[in-house]
Amino acid sequence: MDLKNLIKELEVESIYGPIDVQIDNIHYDSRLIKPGGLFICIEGFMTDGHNYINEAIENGAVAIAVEKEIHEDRVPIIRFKNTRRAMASIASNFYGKPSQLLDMIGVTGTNGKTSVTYIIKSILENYDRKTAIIGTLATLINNEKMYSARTTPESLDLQGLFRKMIDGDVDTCIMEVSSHSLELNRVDEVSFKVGIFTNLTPDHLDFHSTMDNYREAKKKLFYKTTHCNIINLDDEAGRIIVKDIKNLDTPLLTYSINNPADFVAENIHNNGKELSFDVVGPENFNIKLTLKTPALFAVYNALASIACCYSLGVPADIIADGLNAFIGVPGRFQSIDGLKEFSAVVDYAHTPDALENVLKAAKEFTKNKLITVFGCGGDRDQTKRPVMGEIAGKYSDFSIITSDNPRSEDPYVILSMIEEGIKRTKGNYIIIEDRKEAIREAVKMAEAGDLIVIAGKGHETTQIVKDRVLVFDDKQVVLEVAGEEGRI
Ligand SMILES: CC(=O)N[C@H]1[C@@H](OP(=O)(O)OP(=O)(O)OC[C@H]2O[C@@H](n3ccc(=O)[nH]c3=O)[C@H](O)[C@@H]2O)O[C@H](CO)[C@@H](O)[C@@H]1O[C@H](C)C(=O)N[C@@H](C)C(=O)N[C@H](CCC(=O)O)C(=O)O
Ligand SMILES: Nc1ncnc2c1ncn2[C@@H]1O[C@H](COP(=O)(O)OP(=O)(O)OP(=O)(O)O)[C@@H](O)[C@H]1O
Ligand SMILES: N[C@H](CCC[C@H](N)C(=O)O)C(=O)O
Ligand SMILES: [Mg+2]
Repeated sequence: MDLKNLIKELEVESIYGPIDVQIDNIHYDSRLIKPGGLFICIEGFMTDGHNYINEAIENGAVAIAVEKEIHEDRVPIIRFKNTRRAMASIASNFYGKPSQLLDMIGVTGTNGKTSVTYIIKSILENYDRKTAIIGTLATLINNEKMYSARTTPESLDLQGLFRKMIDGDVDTCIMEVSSHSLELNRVDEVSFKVGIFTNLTPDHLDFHSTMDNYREAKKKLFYKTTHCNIINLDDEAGRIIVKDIKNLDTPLLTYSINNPADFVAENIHNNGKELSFDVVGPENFNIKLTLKTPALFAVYNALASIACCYSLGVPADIIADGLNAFIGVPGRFQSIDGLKEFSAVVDYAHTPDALENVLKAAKEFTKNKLITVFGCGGDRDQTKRPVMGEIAGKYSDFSIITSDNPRSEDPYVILSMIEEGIKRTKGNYIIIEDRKEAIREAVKMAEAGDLIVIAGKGHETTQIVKDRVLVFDDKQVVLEVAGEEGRI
């Protein structure tokens, strides 16, 4: 595509050089540029894309997009106020505005995004929709699974994925919209049909600084929607968002267990293994559900998904069938089969709220002692560490604090921050930095009727230590050590 056409609707600060050049590839990483490429310079948190212009030109860049004053006469330079913002528009133009051709469903909130996207997918697929998913686990387009380092990819990658969906005849894209993505312009130029809010609890405060900023970032999704916004009324931030968006033209559907709302769950029964309840909604909507999990938050994820599918015109019986058949998401309250006498659950709880909910549900489910194995990620919000320690100490009979992706940090510093919190409780604990040995210790100490909860990594298959990415899968490791210890 011609550079002139790519940028024709964009606000430009300045242009140096002729812009009637053909652009064959676009990248924000100089290392990926190929001949005929447009290199977009992004000022990052670790380094600055403007430092790699030489390398991009050596690799074949024929034009550079910048947001700083750059003097360069080898190739045309286009300066924008904000290159992340510009990248979203350029990418959308380059791929033919693909999101306009899809029914886009965006899910935001601290916890539950992945779960809700998979529930919606399972319902819509019984309704002749051809769906794709973008989120933490992977991007799924038809039978192809693509892994991404982030829950919500950069705008350039995202628009490329939408194009792939259109080419694969997908009609509906269900995606997780992280607060980072809303703040860093990754979903600019994406027109969402439906926006869903799950909940807001402390996380990512290293990035957003305050809970108010974090909420405001999430709120941006609901100004990008055309068909329906769906909000959890049992969540304080949800109630604030509802007030703030009340004058928008986009219709609103609310859901709740404890407050009057459009969709309400009633008669909830938890037998420690399954949850059964009724969902009552507009136009005599009334379905009975049984979910194969004891975790109460699953009711909220079901309600959000129901409201979404209802807004898309899916009949109540199809919604109920989809939910009753839903087998869960890998690494979300996933029971490990085949263990002798004791049980184990692997869960992705990596925030204080998620850990508390999971341990509460686990307590319902445990016949004897609850043993928790968990840690906190390095290079991530440090404030959650002592809080998660305190929660583990409060609910568990025994906790084993261990590493969860220490990344560039000293693992023992992270562990001691968690320990600060657990020390405030009466909870018994030990620290075993090596995650495999921590799981082994839990398996060794487990007696008949005990439940081990291994939290924080869920579906993940790696452990990131400094710049090494080691193979590590909680689900496999627990079975492996149980085998070695004669507990299978
Ligand atoms: C805080 C954050 O989101 N950072 C993202 C941001 O990094 P950054 O701006 O700091 O980039 P940088 O590394 O400083 O580099 C600046 C620029 O120079 C370029 N570069 C760099 C080196 C080189 O040789 N040549 C070159 O061109 C880079 O490609 C980049 O465009 O932009 C990078 C690429 O554009 C992202 O990879 C990076 O995500 C990092 C890996 C990350 O961990 N992000 C997490 C926190 C995140 O986004 N999480 C959310 C929420 C998760 C959830 O709760 O679900 C998510 O959506 O995943
Ligand atoms: N509605 C919910 N409310 C509170 N906690 C939840 C909810 N749904 C799931 N959880 C907990 O949060 C964990 C993560 O769930 P899920 O992966 O669905 O969330 P997410 O929002 O996609 O997370 P991420 O931000 O990492 O992408 C689960 O393993 C579970 O412990
Ligand atoms: N999307 C979350 C995942 C955290 C998972 C946990 N295992 C960790 O590494 O901290 C994040 O990037 O903060
Ligand atoms: Mg997710």
